Amino acid sequence: MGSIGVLLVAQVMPYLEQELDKRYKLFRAWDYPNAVQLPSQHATSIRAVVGNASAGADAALIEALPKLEIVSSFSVGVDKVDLEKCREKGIRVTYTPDVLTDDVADLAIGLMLALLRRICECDRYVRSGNWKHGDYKLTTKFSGKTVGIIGLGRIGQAIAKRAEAFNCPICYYSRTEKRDSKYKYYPSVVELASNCDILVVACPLTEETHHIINREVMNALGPKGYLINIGRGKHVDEAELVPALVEGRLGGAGLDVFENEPVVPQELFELENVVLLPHVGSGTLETRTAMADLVLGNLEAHFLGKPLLTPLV
Ligand SMILES: O=CC(=O)O
Repeated sequence: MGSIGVLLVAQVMPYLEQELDKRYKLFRAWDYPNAVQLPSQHATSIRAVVGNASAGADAALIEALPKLEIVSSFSVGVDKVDLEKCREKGIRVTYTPDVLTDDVADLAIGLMLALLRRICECDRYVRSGNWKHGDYKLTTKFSGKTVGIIGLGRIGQAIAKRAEAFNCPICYYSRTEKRDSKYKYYPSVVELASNCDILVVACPLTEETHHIINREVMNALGPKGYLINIGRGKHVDEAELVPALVEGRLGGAGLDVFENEPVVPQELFELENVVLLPHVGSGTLETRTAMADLVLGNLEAHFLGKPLLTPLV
């Protein structure tokens, strides 16, 4: 397989990069001024693209690689891959579902606890020596709060299961009601936001879910409501989120993702009612290794003509 060209379009963990380098003729997009204009002898040798949550294969890249057969994403979200174009051209697409579900759901609960119990702020309080001047102020109880989940897929369900262990009533919004779910369904995000304390975004990013958290939803969640985003930054209208938090129209936010990563709105740094993480939902060694093995396994299966392990297209 050493002669098969693979284009890596995003920085990934060293294990994956090294394995790709061992097995294939690896091209790193950052070695070229523009991956869409690779020298033609390279472009025609590339049969696979490996990307992640931040870079994938858009229409221009797909068009620039005439021999492209497969896009294997080191992520569960594939909003950076032009799936339509891939379908049209018969290009296979794989992703990394399931192996990261626990980590992302764990982190969502971690954000809820950190936000309501002000864990990060408490840590800063101790480190700054302020404790010597008095106890930290009282915070907000998490157990028993109503958790509203947007998207009851694998990750949404794993969050629900964990929150249930904290005696949290669960409700959800998704495009269609899940007949086999015991959780309360709301047919709109505004209704869900009006009826929960903590609203969690756990759906894929699509045209329909872009800015699904808008001003109306934030106002419905209200000054005692909390937003958790472990999905994609573009689920939230950040230009509306910042004033909602600053003005206290929204109680707080726990964010693992941002609209323009790694740029985070400066105004958020001043606020105590936010917890800000650098997109680390699946960021454990165990999970990222399992994700890397899926990327490698999918590529191997494809080039050996075997069934893909986790096909999307
Ligand atoms: O954001 C991470 C992923 O989509 O896997």
